[in-house]
Amino acid sequence: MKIIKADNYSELCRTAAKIIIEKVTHADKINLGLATGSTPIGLYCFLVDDHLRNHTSYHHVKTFNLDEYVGLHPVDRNSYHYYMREHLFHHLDLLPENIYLPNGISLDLDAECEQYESLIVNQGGIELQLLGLGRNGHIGFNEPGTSFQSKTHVVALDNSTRKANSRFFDSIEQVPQHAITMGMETIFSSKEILLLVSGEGKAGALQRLLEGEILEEFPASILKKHPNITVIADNAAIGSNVHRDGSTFLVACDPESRQ
Ligand SMILES: N[C@@H]1[C@@H](O)[C@H](O)[C@@H](COP(=O)(O)O)O[C@@H]1O
Repeated sequence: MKIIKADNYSELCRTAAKIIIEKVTHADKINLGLATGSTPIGLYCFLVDDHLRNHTSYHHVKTFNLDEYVGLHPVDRNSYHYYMREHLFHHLDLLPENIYLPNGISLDLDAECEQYESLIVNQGGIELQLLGLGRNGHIGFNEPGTSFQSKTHVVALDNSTRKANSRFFDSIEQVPQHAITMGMETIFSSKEILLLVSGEGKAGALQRLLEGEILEEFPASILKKHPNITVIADNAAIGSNVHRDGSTFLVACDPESRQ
């Protein structure tokens, strides 16, 4: 596990953007796994900005989102379809047929999950999966206790997750009770993972990830076993808690990424 320490949120986003842009620029075709939440918003801004300035093309990119709320229509302002359109898709030259998210309003959610899982496999798997970190260690919407062998599935959201995400809704009652999420195994199967952790509120979760045991009670812990994972964390999230150990080393951001 490689950890890149960023001075602040902006630097974190710039560093992540640089990694993604490099991959997109050098690949003939590439499948990106994308995430929602507050953390990637700045990164998406950098990608859009780069697309406008440098004309980085996304014609050859396919995107697969981690999750979607059950019951929210794609045009609902709180759906992840809407979020992705607003923050990213609408601003890039991605081909609409290359954009995939789970369908949270499917009449057969189990079939939807199976199809989404097969879709990812049939499209050759995910090259680079972007992740945020829930305060309880969730990744995607895989809540504590989710099997490390899980594939795309429907989850009942933790109250703490609904509370955390209620900031995007008018009230907590409006936050859906369920979501579709890529499973732990789906995520782990990505060739490369980029985990973004920002803010003081995530310091506890980051510390547990780096120093705690690998347990299903803390889903993100399995990422320590992934052969190609980079964590980009800002100072606020790192705090004074991170120690070096055999598998973890802290590196400063590439100075070029500050430009
Ligand atoms: N389903 C999303 C996750 O994919 C995200 O990583 C997490 C953290 O969000 P934030 O970045 O807003 O802290 O929240 C949500 O629950």
